[in-house]
Parts: sequence; C-alpha cells; structure tokens
Amino acid sequence: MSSSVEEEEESVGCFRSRKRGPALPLQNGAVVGSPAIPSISPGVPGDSWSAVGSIADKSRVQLGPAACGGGWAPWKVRRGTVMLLFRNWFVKRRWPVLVLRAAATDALRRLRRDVVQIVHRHSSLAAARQVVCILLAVAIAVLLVIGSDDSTVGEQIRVVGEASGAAAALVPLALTGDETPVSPTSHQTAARLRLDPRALLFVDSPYSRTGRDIAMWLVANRIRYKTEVLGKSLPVLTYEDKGKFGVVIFENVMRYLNMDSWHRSILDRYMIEYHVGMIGFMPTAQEEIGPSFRFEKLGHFPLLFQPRLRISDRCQVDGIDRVLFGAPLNFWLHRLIFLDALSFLSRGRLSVPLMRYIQLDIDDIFVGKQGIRLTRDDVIELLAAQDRLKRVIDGFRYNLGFSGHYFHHGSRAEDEGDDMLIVAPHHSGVYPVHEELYSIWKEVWDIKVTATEEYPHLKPPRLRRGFVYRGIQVLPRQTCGLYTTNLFYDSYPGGKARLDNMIRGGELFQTIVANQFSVFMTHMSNYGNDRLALYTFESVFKFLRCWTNLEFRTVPPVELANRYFRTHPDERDPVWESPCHDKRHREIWSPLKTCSRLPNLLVLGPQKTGTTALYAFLSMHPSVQSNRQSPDTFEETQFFSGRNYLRGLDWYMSFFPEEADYLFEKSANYFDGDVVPKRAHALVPKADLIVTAKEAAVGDKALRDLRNRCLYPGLYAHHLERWLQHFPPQQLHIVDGEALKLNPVVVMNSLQKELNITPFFDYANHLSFDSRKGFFCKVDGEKRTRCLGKSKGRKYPPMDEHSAAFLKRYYMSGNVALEKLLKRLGYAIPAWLKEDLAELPTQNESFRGASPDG
Ligand SMILES: Nc1ncnc2c1ncn2[C@@H]1O[C@H](COP(=O)(O)OS(=O)(=O)O)[C@@H](OP(=O)(O)O)[C@H]1O
Repeated sequence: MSSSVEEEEESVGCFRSRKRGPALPLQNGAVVGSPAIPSISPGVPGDSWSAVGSIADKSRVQLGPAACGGGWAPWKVRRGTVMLLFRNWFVKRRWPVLVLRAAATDALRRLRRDVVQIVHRHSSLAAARQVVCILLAVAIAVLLVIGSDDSTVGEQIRVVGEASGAAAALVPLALTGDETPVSPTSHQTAARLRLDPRALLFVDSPYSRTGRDIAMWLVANRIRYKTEVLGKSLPVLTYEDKGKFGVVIFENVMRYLNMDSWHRSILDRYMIEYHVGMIGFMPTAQEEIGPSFRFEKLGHFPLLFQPRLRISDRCQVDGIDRVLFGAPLNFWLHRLIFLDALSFLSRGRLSVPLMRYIQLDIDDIFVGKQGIRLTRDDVIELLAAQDRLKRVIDGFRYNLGFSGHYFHHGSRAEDEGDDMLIVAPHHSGVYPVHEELYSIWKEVWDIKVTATEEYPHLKPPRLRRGFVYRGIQVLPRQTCGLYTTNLFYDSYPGGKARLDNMIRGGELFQTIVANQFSVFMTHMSNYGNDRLALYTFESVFKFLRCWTNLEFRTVPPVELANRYFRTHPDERDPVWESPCHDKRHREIWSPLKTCSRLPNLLVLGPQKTGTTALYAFLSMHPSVQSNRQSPDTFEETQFFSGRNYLRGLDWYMSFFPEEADYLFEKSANYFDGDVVPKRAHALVPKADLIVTAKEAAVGDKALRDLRNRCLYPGLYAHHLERWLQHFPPQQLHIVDGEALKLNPVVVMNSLQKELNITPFFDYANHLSFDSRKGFFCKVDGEKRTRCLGKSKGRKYPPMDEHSAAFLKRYYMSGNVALEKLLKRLGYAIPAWLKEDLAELPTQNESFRGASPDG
C-alpha cells in the first residue's frame, strides 16, 4: 500500500493502520480530499418534491431546490453526480449521498464514486410508462454524468425522508395516514401490518445472473422471497386482506415497463393499495434498453453510464415508490443500499435488524513452535486491541481455546505470554459429527455450545447456518480470511489486496452485514508475527462503522447461542450433508466410516401405491440390497421425514450393509413430506428416486380422516414439482402403480435398465401370478409362490357413489396437472389417469389449463 493511500485511509477513519504497534483509535473522520459529509440544499418545505443535493469534494456540485413543475432543476454537476435518498436505515446516514466521479482505479476511490438509486414517485397511471422511462433516464443520468465537466442535469427528485448530519436539511417526507412512520429513525409505518415479510422477485429466467445475485443476497440476509419468471400470469398477490409481498423486485426493469397493460395495472394497483414499493435493475444489455440510449462502461467501475443527458420530470405522482439501480447487485455498496431500499419500500416490513453479535475465537493459543508464539509484547498489544475493539463492539472479549499439552512450550518471552492469557474451553471439529465427541462433551464437561465452519459446507461462508445436536448448540463459524497457517500481510495468499478487498466491502465485510451473529476464528500465531489478525478485525469493524449504522456486541458463548436460536428458530434441526462429497469432510470423518453405506436409490411412495411390492421385487435382484427393517416405524427408516432425522447420520447408516453394489431404502411417507426433498438432496444428491403413482384409493374409512393421510399425497403433480426443485428430472422415475400390480415383470425389467442396475435380472423367471392372492408373488426355489402379507392386496367393497364423486372432484385439477407434468417429462399417460381425465365433464375443460397446485 503506498503511503499516500495509507494516509488517506487513516484519515478517512475507515481503515486500521497497517503499522505494527498500537492501532489507530477507531473513530470517524472525514474523507481526504472530500469533506465527505455532503451539504444538502433544502427543498421546498411541505412540498412532496424537492431536490436533494450533495456532494462535496473537488467536484463542487451545487444543487438547488426544485419546485414541482418548475422545469429543470439547476443541478450543476462537475465531475460528479448525485443520487437522492430515503431515510437511511442501514447505510450510515452521514453517507447518504454517494458520489460518482471521474474514473479512477483504486478501490477506495471507487467506494465514494458510486451512485445507485433514485427514489421516485411519479406520474399518473395513464402516464406511468412514459414517466417510468423518464425515471430510468434519470437513474441513468444520475449514474452517469461523469466525465462531462460542468454538464448540467436538470431534474426534480422527491426527497423521501431525512438524513442526519449535514444532510439534516433534507425535507422530511410528507406522509399521511398509514404512511406515517412510527419513529423518526425507522421506515416502519402502519402499512407494514398489512404485508407479509416476503419479497416478490421477477427474474428473466431461473438462470439469469442478476436474478441469482439478488436471490443469494436475500438468502444471505434471511429475507424470504418468491421468484417468478414473468410469463402469462401474475402470482396471487393477496390473501384475505393481506398483501403477500412487502416489496416487488424486477431483475430487469424493462420487463416491468413492457408488461402488458392488464397485468401492469394489477401489479400497480397492488403496490398502491398496499403501500408496497418496487426495486428495478437496469439491464446491462444495450438491446434491452433501446437504440436511443448509449452506454459506456467506465473502467473497473461497476455502473454503466451515458454522458450528457438532460432529464426532466413531470412531477406527477402515482403513489408508487420505486428505486432504480443502474447496475447489477455485484458491488458491495449496492448491496447495502438494496437493504435500505427493501426496508424503505416495505414500510419497515423487510428491515434487517442493526445489532450484530460478534465472537472472535483465538484457537489453540499455546500451540506453535518456538519463534511463532505470542511474546509478552504481542499479548500486551492483543489486550490493547481488545480495549480498542471494545469501543466499537460493546462488551468485547476474545474467546480463547487452548490445548494444555502445549502450555509453556516456547521461549522465555513466549512462556511469559502464555502466563498472561486467561483461558476458557473452546471446541472445534464438530462436523461431520463424531458421535463420541458429542457424548464426551456432554458427559464430562456438560458442554452446551460450540461452533464450526464445516457446517454446512457452503460457499460463500455467510450462508452458513447453525444447528442443535444432542442438546449441544452448534453455531456457524464464518471465514475471516485467516486460517490455521501463519499468515503475513506482505505474503498473504493471492496478494495483500485480496485481504484488503475482503475487508473493504468484500466477503468478510458482507458476512458481518448479512449475519446477525458472526463467530470468527484464527490461530494464535496470527496475533503475533506481524499481527495480521489485529489488522484484519480492527480494519473491518472500522470500515463497518464507517459505512453502516450497525451496532456490535459480544456476549458470553452460551448467551450468544441462546440468542442465535431464539432469533433463528427454524435452524435448530441440522441438515445432514454427505461427508463423502467433500475432501476435507472425508478427512475429518472417522476412518471407520464408509461412504458406501448411503443409498443409491430412494423409493418415496406415496402410501398405498404398491411400494411394498416394489421394495420386495427390487430386493430380489442379486446386486441390490435394501435397508435393514426398522421395528419402530413400520419397517421403514423414515429418516428424512420425521424425528428419526434428529438421530443423526450414524443412526441412518446403521441400517445399511457395508458392502453392496446398489443400496436402496423405501419409506412411503417421503413423497409428500415438505422438508424431505431438501434433506434427501443434502445427503444423497445423486440418488435415483422412484415414485409410484396410482389412482388414489380409499378404503372403507371416513373420508375426513383420510383427507390428510391418504388424499393429500395423491396430489402427485404438486409434490413432484417440489422434488423437482431439488433433483433433476433424470433422477426421478415415475412408476405406474397399476402396471406394477398387473404386470410387474415388464415394469421391473425396464426399471432395472433405467437405473443401470447390472447384471440383467429377468423377473419373468422370478415372479408369477398367484390366483389365490390375486397378485403377482415371488417364485421360491420349489416353484412355490411367496406373496406379500395379509395386509397387502386386500379386497375392498365397492366405493359408494358419494365418496367416488367426492374423490373425482378432489383430484380433478391435480390429475390435469399430473397429465401435463408427465407429458413435460416425456412419460406415457397411465391408463387410469386417461380414464379419469376422459370422465371430466366438458364444462370443466378449463381445468386442463390449471396450475400444478390445482
Ligand atoms: N404384488 C402385490 N401384492 C400385494 N399388493 C400389491 C402388489 N402389487 C401391488 N399391490 C398393491 O399395493 C398396495 C399396498 O401399497 P403399499 O405397499 O404402498 O401400501 S403401504 O403404504 O405400505 O401401506 C395394495 O393395496 P392394499 O391391499 O390396500 O394394501 C395392493 O393394491
């Protein structure tokens, strides 16, 4: 890092000094060359339209107030530009206005040069399209005016909310009725009570880049959302008197503009009536925007821009707040502003909390050879840094883990360092789970909390989640960029810029932004040597404090875990991943464990469709072995579907033999279990799946009792679609249950080929029809048949008319959806389904177009 940049960074107050020795105090400061705190010109009080201005710096931007309808607002932008703001929730309010200046390359300058959004109210419905176009242009202009010294951009922008510090002169938003914010510092209004905390995300396709980035960021921040590919219909937007979505997001705002007028009016009406705002992203492709716009890419800068653009706005209002992003969501500052936009546009319904709990673990504090251990001076500096961090992180203390074996193993100075450290137990290596470790922790030390970076083995690390196993709360440990090796700033793997980028808006920064709880760990030696750990942590918290309104706190580990699982109760249940797909997990796993004890095939059910027969027939194949039968749950393991899941991986694997070419299990309640596809995919993502489908049968019990247990699984398409969200269609095999009953030889012979099970086993020689049973049965050695037990293949009295009519109605739309799905997947339509659909009365023809959900 050059000294000038270093000086600049220090004076900015956003970064911690690189010099060894006492770190700089963590305090806010002004940006070098840019007083940084923007000066804002007041708008017209009480007017819902005002200009908002800003900027400082050498760019000398001047902004004047703008009155609605008054023509061009006199913005003079010199080598810079401006965006306007809403009341910031997340991004530090003293940075409400972001500056876009001429091109430069270093990351620090880039931070201050970004402009992303415009909050706007505009136009009447009739003129909506036209004005949105204008808004887009405004967005672009705001992003762009760069490079055109003294270019003038006229515009009127509504100031939504106030900002603090120098921005305090902003005109407060003139809100009325249920738009009135409940507190001057939050986005919450009474309108939020009518909204679900969920976003509606329109994407171009399931694979489009920006859409995936948006979805990932929503997931990272645990914000619920529904993805929708804009097609012929809109999703249902309301239920009873509630809005299902707190904000509407368009990955490509042109899709919103080009929406057909009918759907557009429905969506707009929803947004107006429920006070829901919209976020739109400008497409990056020129052809999407039209020939009249010319974009240029500015060096490394992530935004597109169009020079010399004059913009006007008509100041008409349609009641919808829209935030436009001029670039995709891959720049960290955009991501922060996106969080603010979500909060603002959902009237506080999608506000992420600002408190962040931080735990810094120093692991293995006495482990290390002489020469790389902590000296007395290192420990003094460690403690001094702890005091400095305490100023930013309320109650901060390091959390130390040690191995007593290595205590006093260093030089004299290092041993003195050992003496100065106060130690507390610390645990790691908890995933993949070693049952013995958990037992010992519980029995010997009554451990309640630990942390791991291995679960789930997700990248990026900010997506890691916690779980509880055997009463031990396991917190996710995040990646801070410092590992178990001795690292030095000057020889940091990938270069020092890589580490600094992680700190300044990169992975480490975003991890803390996205997670309310962050646990980091690095080894002792990185607090010695050139004290890279101190630099890293102090820098990132300085940077966070500089750019966000986040607050930080450290609490004792047990309290931290309790708070974590109170905040994220849905994370308590673990999601078992296969240790076999990850080299590192294979290494950590016990050498006694083998990856061959997981099934290649799952028979999913549903019940009553012939799954027991299929299980018996598959087990006849010489290369195929099934699970051992479980006495507790009707011989099935029922691992993925219920409480057995919490018994752990060892329990599940104990049902399978160690040596087998091909392993399978059948649990007939897997098919309709909500969580089963996700769990199954996490553990056996390559497994084949068999679903047996048959006309839904009922016996002689009351329909009401059966509705949940028996009828719901028969909505085949609905459940199959859920499985297809996790598994590719090639792994899904749908077997006609009627054909299995009437002609199992044909079904089994073709199924083994589909599943690539060898050698070929001709079922014609091993199954035969038993006229007494009325079903096909196994042929045993003496040509006698062995049939399934009495509980399978029972005879039922004919169904009464009323019940039959009820079932027809119940399954009508579901069967239509199944027919469509089977066609889509390339299956022949089973005879029973054809028959059912043929009986549909003509007035119900429209059902043929119904959605899979019926
Ligand atoms: N070969 C053979 N032998 C006996 N039964 C056969 C066979 N092939 C298909 N079937 C049909 O399978 C039905 C039972 O389905 P499941 O095994 O899936 O039922 S369960 O969920 O396990 O209870 C069973 O229905 P029920 O008699 O109602 O149990 C049969 O209709």
